[in-house]
Amino acid sequence: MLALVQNCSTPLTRAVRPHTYGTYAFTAKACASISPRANSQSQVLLGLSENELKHLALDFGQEPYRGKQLHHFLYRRKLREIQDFTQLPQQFRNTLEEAGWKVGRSPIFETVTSADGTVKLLLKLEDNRLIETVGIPVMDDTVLTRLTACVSSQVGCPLRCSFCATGKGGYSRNLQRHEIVEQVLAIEEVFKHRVSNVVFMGMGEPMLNLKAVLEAHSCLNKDVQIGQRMITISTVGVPNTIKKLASYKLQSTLAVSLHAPNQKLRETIVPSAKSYPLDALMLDCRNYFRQTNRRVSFEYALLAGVNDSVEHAAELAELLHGSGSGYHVNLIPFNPIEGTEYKRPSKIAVQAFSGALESAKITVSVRHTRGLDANAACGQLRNKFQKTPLVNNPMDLAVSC
Ligand SMILES: C[S@@+](CC[C@H](N)C(=O)[O-])C[C@H]1O[C@@H](n2cnc3c(N)ncnc32)[C@H](O)[C@@H]1O
Ligand code: SF4
Repeated sequence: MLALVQNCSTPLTRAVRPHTYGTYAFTAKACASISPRANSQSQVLLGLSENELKHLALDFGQEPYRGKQLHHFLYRRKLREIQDFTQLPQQFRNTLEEAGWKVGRSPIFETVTSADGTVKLLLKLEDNRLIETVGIPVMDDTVLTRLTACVSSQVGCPLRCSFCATGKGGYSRNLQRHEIVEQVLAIEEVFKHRVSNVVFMGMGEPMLNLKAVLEAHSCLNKDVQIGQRMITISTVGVPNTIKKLASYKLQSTLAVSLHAPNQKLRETIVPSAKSYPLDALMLDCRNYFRQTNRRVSFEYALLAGVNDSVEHAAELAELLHGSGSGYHVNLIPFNPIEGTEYKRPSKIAVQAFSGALESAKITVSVRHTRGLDANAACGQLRNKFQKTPLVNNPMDLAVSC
């Protein structure tokens, strides 16, 4: 528990941290707290807003427009080194570096491209840990019309869902704001195209790292210029966090990974469900919809012979009808991973399940698996290179805000 609390409450390598989530409630007082020279550790530019960068420039005796230039180099030009910001005076670049500032980008350790154009990247973080990021392009003939970045929020995941390669690979730590933002920039760099959509569906449980996820969300929205409605936060459910997220009234989509229509079955698939009963989860989803007016989307991984019968579909429809309106179900046929007995259901079983939901007037879509030839299931590629210890009592980990 202690490790995660420390991770969230201290900003680690940065002196510049307003006591808010990203720029959602940024205040002049918070700007005034910037004192870059006070910290001899390395500090990271990526993730800072234009306002924060202007104050940083001022603190170094520069005109505020230098902050605007920093912003341009970070988010538009996506430069990786301060010395590459050649429009800045050499002396400013040197003093920034001498004071311990750096851009905060990680090298790409591995790139795997699948036949359908999906690209999976492994980024090597400063502490040598590896995280996965996926770029999913949608083409209209030869024109790229949509580019989705599937980003990680943690190194590994402590929640150990039984069908998930990330959960099986263990857990190391939460990601910091810039480590989330840089994933989107890396995808833009590889595709030489702007990212249009971001889904927090990579490694990790975003709600266990809510503070950094919200900071990154703010940066992606305001600095990288991705619309809030184009961002989806996916969670398997962590007590008290959906309420907290609702209070921010974001225009983004909340996706809840359900995987079973009743508590008993859910506990066998999602061990963390024991500490967050389905009734409580559904109540929080209903309240989320009421408070934000944003439809909740439910993810349902279909596991052959486990949760994929038409009876399960009927039970799911009943659960959702009883929980108010505004719901959508996203079916994900299981992506096979090592170390489980689970099997991918047949196309016929998927169609029957989806048909049963539709006839019960539940809106449903089937997620076509992209990149099956590129270790499609989240966490698989990283597990090839690195595994980390398993956490004994995952739900003991404090929520990071
Ligand atoms: C990797 S999780 C990350 C976000 C969050 N922790 C969650 O569970 O919603 C994103 C989605 O991938 C799904 N997923 C993970 N492993 C899968 C697999 N082997 N096959 C199909 N879906 C999988 C999860 O069920 C979840 O809906
Ligand atoms: S599905 Fe999500 S919550 Fe479950 S182990 Fe994987 S990343 Fe963690």
